Amino acid sequence: MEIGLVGLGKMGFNIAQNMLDKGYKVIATDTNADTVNDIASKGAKGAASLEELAGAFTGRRAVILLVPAGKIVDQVISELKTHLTEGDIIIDAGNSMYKDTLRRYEELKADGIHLVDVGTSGGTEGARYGICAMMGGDEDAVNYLAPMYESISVKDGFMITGRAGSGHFLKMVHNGIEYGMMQAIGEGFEILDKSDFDYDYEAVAKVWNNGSVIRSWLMELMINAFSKQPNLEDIRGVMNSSGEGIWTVEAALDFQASAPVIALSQFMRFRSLEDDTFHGKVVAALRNEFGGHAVVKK
Ligand SMILES: O=C(O)[C@H](O)[C@@H](O)[C@H](O)[C@H](O)COP(=O)(O)O
Repeated sequence: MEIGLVGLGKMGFNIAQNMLDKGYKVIATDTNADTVNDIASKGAKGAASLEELAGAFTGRRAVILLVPAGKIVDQVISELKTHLTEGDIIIDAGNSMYKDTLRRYEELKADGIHLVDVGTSGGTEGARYGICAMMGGDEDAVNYLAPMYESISVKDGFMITGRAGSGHFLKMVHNGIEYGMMQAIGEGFEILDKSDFDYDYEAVAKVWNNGSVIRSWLMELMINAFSKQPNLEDIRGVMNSSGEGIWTVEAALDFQASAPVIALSQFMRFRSLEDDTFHGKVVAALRNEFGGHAVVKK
């Protein structure tokens, strides 16, 4: 089976290697010619453009996109589709917003091209040795891709989720859960850190990861992080976010689902980007006005 890949970043490069390991013919392109040469040296066919990539197939074209969510996905699709024919498949394996996916699905359907959405999880290590994949789309296209995707996923880490959009929707909710879990872990360590007890955080993460209710991959990653820096002394508590948490909260609002933990974990990410806040000033000023409570001056 031939499989195209657009985007050889951290995830794309590793997924390409994973597919090569499983014996698939990978045709790959990226705007960075060096990474194209790198993957070609590992056995893929490098392509200098989307046209060259599409032209290198001998049969049905299935092309995975692993490019940043948003406008770039639209740009790649609008060029790529001019080189595809009816029945071909575009697989958006990035973290696209599911409503964008539904729109793109309809647009491509008009040209007879299938859009399959795959929520891809497991980080860069997973991409290389076994991902978790959540795939939505037309039955014919999904069935064509399923054996390949199953082979690059961990055991039981591949799911056909239903109609188009359902893969990205499921991945979005997964990320919302991820936000909440990470926030709870962070808060737990914050309480330990503020307490009068003197804990070795690596040892704490280790004991919690063995037999406890909260054992998990995230806790395993905490052990790794604390083993490198016992108090995370070189890291500032700035928690960036790529948008999936916001979309999960928007979906909760759309469907009137109660999701306070996920919502608050997204707000905490915003809060972490600011050294001081206007709302903090407002509350401090109000306390001062009604109760004469001291304010902390700049
Ligand atoms: O399942 C995964 O492998 C992760 O969820 C991953 O896809 C995540 O989207 C990024 O690591 C950044 O996420 P944020 O920038 O939103 O924290």
